[in-house]
Amino acid sequence: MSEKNLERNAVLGCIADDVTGATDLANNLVQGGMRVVQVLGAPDAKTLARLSEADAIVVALKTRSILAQDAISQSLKSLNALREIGVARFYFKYCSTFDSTEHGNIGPVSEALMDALGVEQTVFCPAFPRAGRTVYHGHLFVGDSLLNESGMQSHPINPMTDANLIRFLAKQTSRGIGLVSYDDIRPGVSSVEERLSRLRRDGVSMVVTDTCSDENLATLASACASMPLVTGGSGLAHFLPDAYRKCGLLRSGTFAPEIPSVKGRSLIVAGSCSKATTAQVKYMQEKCPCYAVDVAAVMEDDAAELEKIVQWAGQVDVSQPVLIASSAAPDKIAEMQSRFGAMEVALAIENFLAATTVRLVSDLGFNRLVLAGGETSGAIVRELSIGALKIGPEICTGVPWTESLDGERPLALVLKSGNFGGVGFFESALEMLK
Ligand SMILES: Nc1ncnc2c1ncn2[C@@H]1O[C@H](COP(=O)(O)OP(=O)(O)O)[C@@H](O)[C@H]1O
Ligand SMILES: O=C(O)[C@@H](O)C(=O)COP(=O)(O)O
Repeated sequence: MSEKNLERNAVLGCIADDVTGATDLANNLVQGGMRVVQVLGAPDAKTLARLSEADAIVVALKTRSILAQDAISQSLKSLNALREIGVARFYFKYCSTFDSTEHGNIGPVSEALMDALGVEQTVFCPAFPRAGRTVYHGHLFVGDSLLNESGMQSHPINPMTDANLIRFLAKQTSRGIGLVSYDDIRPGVSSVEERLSRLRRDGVSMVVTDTCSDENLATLASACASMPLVTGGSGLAHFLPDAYRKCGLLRSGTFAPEIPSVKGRSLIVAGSCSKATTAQVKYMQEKCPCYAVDVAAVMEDDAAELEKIVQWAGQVDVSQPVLIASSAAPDKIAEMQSRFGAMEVALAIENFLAATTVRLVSDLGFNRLVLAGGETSGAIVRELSIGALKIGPEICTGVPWTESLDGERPLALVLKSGNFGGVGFFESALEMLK
């Protein structure tokens, strides 16, 4: 490929099924040395053409928990726009905890992308060892727990009750599923390539990959560098740039991501009920004014609850961050879900937190936003009408600062996966802006 082409086209087009997953992916690509722009919502080719200086474009959708057919249609729209501007390699990003149900959407979306691209085979690699996610004998671990014993079995929307990825993926697709085992990956790149081609000859098109370390991910990235489509968490993305560089697809060079220069008021909004976020909320309650959202009040009269929060936040000293959280323990979640319906509560809270954030930004001038939870963050950035994000430095594994690229007033944003970060995450994130 000529240097001219290297200058012009993004090498990699990514489609992420949620917005926190997208920033996690973008962060890993940046660390691998790519210049990355994140776009929010299914874009058209005209919008993407303006981003031609990026090495990778990450499209952040909110398709993890919607109907499979809708997820497919938004993913294909994004794929087509990326292809139209000349992108030839693609990454479908889902959660490192494989968040999905028996109906999808990981299997159906992967299948649709494979069909559209005419590819025979792709890999499924949720592993992200730096964040404690590993795959061994086809089973997904979070730290030293199997996925279904990690807390993810109590997720409000997609409780993960089976750690066996081959068995679970088989429920979402009729394609042949196989495994690149630890014994295949340990010897190195040619062993993986041989295993993949043997599986291909046997008609296996979806291949789960055992990956227990960064070394395994680097091996897999090299073995997949020529694949038009890979799928996974963000771990693999850290190593793909180097693999692309080695085969002449990507220019060399590095750049340092910049911290957002936004000065102003800080707002933390948590809609995740994960173990990590619940602990982060508890820690931060001791450090700054906190409003615990009354879920029953939201279900009964959301406008009144919103006004209550705006009044309350208006009285807080402007030098202090403000925390608004709906996070609750599994028994409280179950109680609300049985009273109002699981999806009804989830969507009502997402919409409520989004509307509340928009009011606080527009009326009270909050412009440094730390958002916790994938669905939650997705609903909020959509309501804020943010079109694209510049990726800044990493706060903790998988979570960077970002800055909005459009709108009159730039916003500094953290879109944190519910599961990520240590107990003092919110405090450390805001410290970085000082
Ligand atoms: N108290 C609550 N009861 C029931 N559901 C809740 C509660 N608080 C938040 N939710 C919902 O739980 C879901 C959490 O998902 P998400 O924001 O993606 O977090 P995570 O990143 O942990 O998956 C959202 O749909 C949110 O609206
Ligand atoms: O891969 C991951 O774990 C994250 O990037 C991710 O997808 C986050 O999703 P949420 O936990 O729903 O925020």
